[in-house]
Amino acid sequence: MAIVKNLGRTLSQLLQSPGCGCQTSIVPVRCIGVSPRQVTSDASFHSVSFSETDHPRVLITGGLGQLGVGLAKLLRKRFGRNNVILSDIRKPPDDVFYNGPFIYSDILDYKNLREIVVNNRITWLFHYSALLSAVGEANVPLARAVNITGLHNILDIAAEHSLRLFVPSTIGAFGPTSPRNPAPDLCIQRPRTIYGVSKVHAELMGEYYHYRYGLDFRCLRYPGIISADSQPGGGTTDYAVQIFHDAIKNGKFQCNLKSDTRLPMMYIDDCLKATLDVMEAPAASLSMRTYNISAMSFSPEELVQEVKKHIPELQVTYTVDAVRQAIG
Ligand SMILES: NC(=O)c1ccc[n+]([C@@H]2O[C@H](COP(=O)([O-])OP(=O)(O)OC[C@H]3O[C@@H](n4cnc5c(N)ncnc54)[C@H](O)[C@@H]3O)[C@@H](O)[C@H]2O)c1
Ligand SMILES: C[C@@H](O)[C@H](N)C(=O)O
Repeated sequence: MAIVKNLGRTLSQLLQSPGCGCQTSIVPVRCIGVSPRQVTSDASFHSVSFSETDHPRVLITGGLGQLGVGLAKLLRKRFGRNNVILSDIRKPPDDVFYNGPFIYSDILDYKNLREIVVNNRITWLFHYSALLSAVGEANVPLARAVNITGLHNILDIAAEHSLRLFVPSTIGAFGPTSPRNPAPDLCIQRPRTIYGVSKVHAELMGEYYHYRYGLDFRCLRYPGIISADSQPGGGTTDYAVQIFHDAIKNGKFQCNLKSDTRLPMMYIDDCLKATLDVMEAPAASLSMRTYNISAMSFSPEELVQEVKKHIPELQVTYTVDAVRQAIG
């Protein structure tokens, strides 16, 4: 069974690591300190020479979160260490800093972003910076700034410099009125969190820039991602990672969702492979710009039963967090 295989892989990694630790003629261009304006896309100061046979030059924003370091590792294997730049606003740990290029980049600083893209001849951008669902509800103005204003900066930079742009969306972009089991790629999306709303906005803006300006925008709706060696950044699905750490360290786990809350999940390696696959897919093979991806769904209670097969003495209590439960 997929769930058992994936959980087994996760657990064995944890046990091995005791630290657990459509072509258009115009693109939007911004002048610094001036309102956005339009110029022709063949303006020579923005031309990028990138052929499909070259290795892309990659920038990952928000790269120090749960997913970015793993993505950099995968991309560096494929395209070479120095062709993949991780960026974030946080200080990188030693193992990240000494394993490939890292650069400070605040996605709210448009000029700095442009400098990085130009100076490093970036051709592909993976936009991972975001405030996740629970953190976003705790600070709506910041979530709005990072997830919406930051995205606008990314879209403009990508369109100006003819980048291939990947922006992850999420199961959080669905809402209580969306159809389930399975949710189709195209359906009603009325989420009730700032995170979900910002991700629907990202999907729509990316698709609009694609049709309006020819931006090569690609997007996958990720489920909750399970990883062994990186910590989640404050979402509803975090419990499905935390349980492994707590089970191994303390033999106890306090779950912040109700025991029967079923949510879609995916193992990180599968998520990152899907991300690379969609970025490498020939443009002609994409019938849409935003797709769902899925692997498995389970509830906390089902996960507890699986973990108990490996750690039978695990003690679990349920203390429901109303904010997370409302999102789930
Ligand atoms: N992890 C999941 O389960 C999951 C599921 C669905 C979608 N996603 C999406 O995948 C992407 C990566 O997720 P993650 O789990 O690694 O997130 P995370 O919360 O772990 O990391 C996000 C990173 O963004 C950075 N950031 C915050 N503000 C910034 C700013 N102003 N400028 C630059 N960076 C900034 C943070 O420092 C952090 O390192 C996000 O867009 C998220 O919405 C993740
Ligand atoms: C589902 C996903 O977007 C993230 N892990 C969250 O719960 O916020």
